[in-house]
Amino acid sequence: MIEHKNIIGIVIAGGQSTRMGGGDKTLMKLGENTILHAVLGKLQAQVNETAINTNSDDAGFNIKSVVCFSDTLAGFQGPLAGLLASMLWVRKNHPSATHIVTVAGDSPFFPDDMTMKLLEAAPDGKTIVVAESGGFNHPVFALWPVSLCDDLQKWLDETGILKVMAWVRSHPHIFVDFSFEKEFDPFFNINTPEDLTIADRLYREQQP
Ligand SMILES: Nc1nc2c(ncn2[C@@H]2O[C@H](COP(=O)(O)OP(=O)(O)OP(=O)(O)O)[C@@H](O)[C@H]2O)c(=O)[nH]1
Repeated sequence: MIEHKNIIGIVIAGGQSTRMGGGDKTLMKLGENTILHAVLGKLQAQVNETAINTNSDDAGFNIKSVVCFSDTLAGFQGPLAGLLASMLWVRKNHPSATHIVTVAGDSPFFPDDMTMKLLEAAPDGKTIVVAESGGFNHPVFALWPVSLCDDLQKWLDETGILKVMAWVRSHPHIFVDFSFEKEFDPFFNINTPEDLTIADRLYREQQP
């Protein structure tokens, strides 16, 4: 059985934000703070330990008591490279942790009970548990056994295939459906300035 205390939460935020026009979209303003603060706040409510995977040294990532680490592979190879960096970082810095839960740095509305539901659905400690909603899977939102770290490194070294689901499908995995309780998909991610306008309105509507 997976113990909740052995799960480390990681915000995957190492992308290039090209559709946003470059920079770090997770540091853009959402409500009174940044998208990153909203994402991190949600994740911190779900796990005991969190860290941020970013390839930037922008001061906006300096959040008290939260460590940042970058990809081990150069050249912005995508979220699977972020997952590898996360597994390596967790294995080194939290040797007793068995699992990682990842969330995307551009998705501030993921479900409050996400980690708990992924954990409850896990049939054992070796299966990857991926969130889905509305018929789409969201492989950046998943529960990962840290024991797959060497396998992922080998996969990337040998195949160079960067598609997260391609690697997931070569291992035992299940999906957990998060049906829409609100009128919008909780895994809505902010890619463009138009998305940010929509997200800011939704975020403000949610505030008490
Ligand atoms: N660590 C890491 N994360 C990445 C990388 N590329 C994308 N991501 C993250 O993966 C998630 C989904 O990324 P996308 O929105 O598809 O990519 P993006 O680079 O952020 O944005 P675009 O350049 O507009 O596609 C986001 O949380 C990104 O920060 C990468 O090379 N390394």
